[in-house]
Amino acid sequence: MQPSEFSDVRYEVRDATAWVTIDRPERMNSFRGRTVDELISAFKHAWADKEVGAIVLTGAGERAFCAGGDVKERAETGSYGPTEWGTFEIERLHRIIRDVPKPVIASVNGVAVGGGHVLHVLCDLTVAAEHARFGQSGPRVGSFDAGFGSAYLARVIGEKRARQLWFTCELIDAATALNWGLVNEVVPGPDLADTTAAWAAKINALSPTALRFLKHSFNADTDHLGGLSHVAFDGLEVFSHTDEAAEGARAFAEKRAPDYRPYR
Ligand SMILES: CC(C)(COP(=O)(O)OP(=O)(O)OC[C@H]1O[C@@H](n2cnc3c(N)ncnc32)[C@H](O)[C@@H]1OP(=O)(O)O)[C@@H](O)C(=O)NCCC(=O)NCCSC(=O)c1cc(O)c2ccccc2c1O
Repeated sequence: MQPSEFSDVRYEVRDATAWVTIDRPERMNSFRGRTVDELISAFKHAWADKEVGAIVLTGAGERAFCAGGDVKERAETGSYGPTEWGTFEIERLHRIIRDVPKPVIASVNGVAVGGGHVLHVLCDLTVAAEHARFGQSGPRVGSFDAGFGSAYLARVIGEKRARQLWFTCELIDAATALNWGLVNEVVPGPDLADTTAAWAAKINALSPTALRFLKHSFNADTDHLGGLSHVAFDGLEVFSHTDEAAEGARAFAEKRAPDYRPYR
């Protein structure tokens, strides 16, 4: 798929940096199947382009980086909608963010929650706006990421804090995220794009071969979590067809608290 065909994602190359922007602000930049397909294609373009050194992942507008899966679509249709190959390729997106041999910077311009939080965790670096908020929401809306989304998160911020995010579904602010080592820098919202570009410029001045080896070396220690991720998404596929999962998505769409009592 060519970037000119994208509807949910913008792809631009400026100053040797590929900017990949999730462009669904009316849905808090949540992703549906098509969004995931386009993100994968954008990362492939950035991977193949010899002019590109660093890659930035961000969201359109100032409210959201990414609110995870499109829960309204899931409540309405029972899935995340049509895709190029008929399969929801979120695991492939996780892999390509890790595997692309160029540093990926999450530029978190608002809330990063659910599967959107997992995307920034998987990026090599995160620069955040002061108003950004971070957290997991799956257990509230009938979902979970028991692969990289839990185990790798625990590597980044520690077991207690990772369990806190998943077991309370409460969001933390940017200052706390910095304190926890979940992000690399926090800046005022209006400075976010320029600060992110400055991080990318530093990367673009360095040896791409050295960076490629280093990224893959960092990854090697946690790559076995890819196996855990397969099992976790197999389980999620089964779980997503249950009444318990449907209750979570329905409750979100109906703006009420979910009633999980029948499933204890
Ligand atoms: C994101 C929020 C914390 C923002 O709260 P805030 O109070 O600032 O704003 P609103 O709640 O009023 O939201 C504004 C507007 O946006 C709509 N919206 C928000 N999030 C979503 C969403 N994810 N999908 C669709 N629409 C969304 C919201 O309804 C409002 O619309 P109005 O029409 O009413 O104006 C807060 O909104 C929030 O907590 N959102 C839900 C976050 C969430 O639960 N995300 C999904 C988690 S599950 C997931 O991400 C997931 C990931 C995967 O990788 C999977 C893989 C395989 C299967 C399943 C997966 C999966 O489920």
